[in-house]
Amino acid sequence: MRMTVSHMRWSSKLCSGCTQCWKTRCQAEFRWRLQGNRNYSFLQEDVKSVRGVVSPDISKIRNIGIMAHIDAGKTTTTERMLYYAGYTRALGDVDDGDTVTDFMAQERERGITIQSAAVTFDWKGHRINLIDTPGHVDFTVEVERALRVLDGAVAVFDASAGVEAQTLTVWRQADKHHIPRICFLNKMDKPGASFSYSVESIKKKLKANPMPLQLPIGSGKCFTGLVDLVTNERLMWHTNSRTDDGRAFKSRPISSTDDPELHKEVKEARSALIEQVADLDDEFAELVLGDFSDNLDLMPLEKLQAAIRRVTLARSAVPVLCGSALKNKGVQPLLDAINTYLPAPNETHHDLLSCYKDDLCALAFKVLHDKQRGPLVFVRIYAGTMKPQSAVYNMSRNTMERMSRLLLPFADQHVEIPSLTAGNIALTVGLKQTVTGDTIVSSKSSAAAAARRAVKTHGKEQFSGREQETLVLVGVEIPEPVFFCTIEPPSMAKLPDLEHALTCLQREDPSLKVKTDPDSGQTVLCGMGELHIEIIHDRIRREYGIETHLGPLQVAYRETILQSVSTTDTLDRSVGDKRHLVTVELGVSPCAEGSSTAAPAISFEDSVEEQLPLDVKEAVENGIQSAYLQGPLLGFPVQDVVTTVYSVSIQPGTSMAMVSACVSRCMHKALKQAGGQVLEPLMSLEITANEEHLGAVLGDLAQRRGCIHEIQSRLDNKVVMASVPLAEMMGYSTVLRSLTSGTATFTLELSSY
Ligand SMILES: Nc1nc2c(ncn2[C@@H]2O[C@H](COP(=O)(O)OP(=O)(O)OP(=O)(O)O)[C@@H](O)[C@H]2O)c(=O)[nH]1
Repeated sequence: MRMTVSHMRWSSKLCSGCTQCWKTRCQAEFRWRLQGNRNYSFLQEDVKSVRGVVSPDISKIRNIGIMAHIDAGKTTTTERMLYYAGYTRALGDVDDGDTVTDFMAQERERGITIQSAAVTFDWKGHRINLIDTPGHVDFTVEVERALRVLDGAVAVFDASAGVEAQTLTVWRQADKHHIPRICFLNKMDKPGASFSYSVESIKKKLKANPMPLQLPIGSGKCFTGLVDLVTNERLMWHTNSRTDDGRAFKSRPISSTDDPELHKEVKEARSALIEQVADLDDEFAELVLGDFSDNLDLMPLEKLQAAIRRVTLARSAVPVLCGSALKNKGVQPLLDAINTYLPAPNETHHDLLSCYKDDLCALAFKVLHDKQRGPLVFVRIYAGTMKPQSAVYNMSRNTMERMSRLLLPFADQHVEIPSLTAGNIALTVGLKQTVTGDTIVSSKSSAAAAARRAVKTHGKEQFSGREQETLVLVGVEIPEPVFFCTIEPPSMAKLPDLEHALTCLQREDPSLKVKTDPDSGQTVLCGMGELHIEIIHDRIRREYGIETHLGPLQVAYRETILQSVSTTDTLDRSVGDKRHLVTVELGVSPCAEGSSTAAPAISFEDSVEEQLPLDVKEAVENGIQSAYLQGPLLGFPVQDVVTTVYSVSIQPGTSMAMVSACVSRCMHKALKQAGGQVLEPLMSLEITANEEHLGAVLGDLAQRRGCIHEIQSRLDNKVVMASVPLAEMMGYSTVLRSLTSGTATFTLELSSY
């Protein structure tokens, strides 16, 4: 059991034996105490009560992510949710470093989320599986992984800033996965917070259709509550939030005795909401124009809620709510909205799943390493039931694995369960080979049965002999790293330990790549940014006890070509008494302008495509792909190049490895002849600074080969949008801090090469 300083500190806040403590972070403390007393009975009783609620009805499950720009308040909002749902006994605070979901030491020290954490809790008869994702761009892959398995999301905004750079990125990611959302305008207590400004920025910058379901009462220091436009009620919290936990609040219907200005504002906003919903939903429009046209106030609450739900699920508009997580206001209505408006797992359409019927089908979306239990794999179950002590088949790796235990995740605490059904998120122990993005089913024969059903339903032509691969759930897109540096152990004796640590960390974090420099033989770490590499370095020290030395951080360049070239190559080799003979002819050409692609673009001449057997085609593709990995100039990956295969002739008996080797050699020759060019990563940079420091920031950007695209005003601040070569951005956070006395913030994201 892990005991941290924070765990120790919580002890003062513990109750001495309430039945809810199994759910809380106090559980760790509790178990520790009980084990100290050699008395396990209380804990076991508690765990039994969890079993009773293990598999809720699928319509009552909400798999939800919390996503936003860095520091918008995701973790604070999650903490409040856990507290109001009765799963923690004290309010965790990011600034005190005692939150449940940010449980890594680095997260608590830095006050940022690095890994997405899954927590499970119940709210008003619904099971909420919630994932708190990081806001920092270096950890984008965590957001991507989470979004892949979510059915809905809450986008949290800082109401004093509206839409910020990283909000745009996560919003686009959620769009890509067709995820219905709710917006939560947090920090309404901050000076400068503006509900209308934030709603407007959602409309303008995200090109979304915001649907305000609430109005704030006051803002900044005077933010005291909100009006629920759907129920037409006024919700008021205690003004002294320092002593009040916000659990209790008063609600009463809006009436003519209220402040006339507020009354008028609410009336107008509610009419606008009804009109907006009617415009987007025909069924509701009929009610508005028919039965209730005389008096919209008589519209039944359920009808309005059902229409808002349909509109949200269709993603034709996004409900907007507001509050202040830190000051304990507005979080319970947000939880209600998650239950009411976001989809259950059976309301999101997954084409493939009908092929599995009641057989197990799950997607592994995250791996954690636990010193005692080995790899812990987070899975989302899409069909069937998962049980511990059973063998499962990993379709993506074509291997059988044995799962020993099944757990329900509660941040860093896990509760053992006997089985879990479709729609849920679980944590498995025992899967040793599974990595992020793998599809898990019950057996090889169930995979084959699903493939047969798929062919029957969709027709054979859809699958072209690759039925099984097509039935693999779409995995997680991993971006290419932009930074790299060498890493050295303190002595050669520690090298195996370092290799083990890096293997474990890579399984946890697919955006971390490790390779060996072919010239120096040194180990090279490739990551998404300075912070990413710094955190990995720190984790190797803390979690694996190895003091490593990092070389200087370098930029991962790319290579491309300038002209089109065709060439041919023959490989004729005898191995033993077997002769391998291959001749290949291919051409490379630069991508058309505007169609830049990092993935290798490969095409075959029509006649070749028809004649080549599947295994030869795969061998040719492998050869081309391996040539793309190391360009001829400096050995960086090649991109923006299209390869066309004109002919392949093979003597019978030639191995596929020889075919790949010949193709790869021919590619190298072609790329060399085509005249290479090194590409450097260009970053989009967004800096928020006050007017006083703007001149210094712009002057510094000019020296860094920066190109300024736009300067916007955001309330009292200026927002500079620019693009800058990554090589010029090393250590920028320190420079910006000193230029602006620590008042400015920035986000950096790969734009292009
Ligand atoms: N004034 C005010 N501050 C808040 C509120 N919610 C959060 N904060 C503060 O904002 C800072 C960031 O809060 P977090 O909850 O860590 O934000 P986050 O979005 O999880 O941050 P990352 O995970 O690092 O992206 C902390 O200092 C919080 O105390 C709020 O409602 N009002």
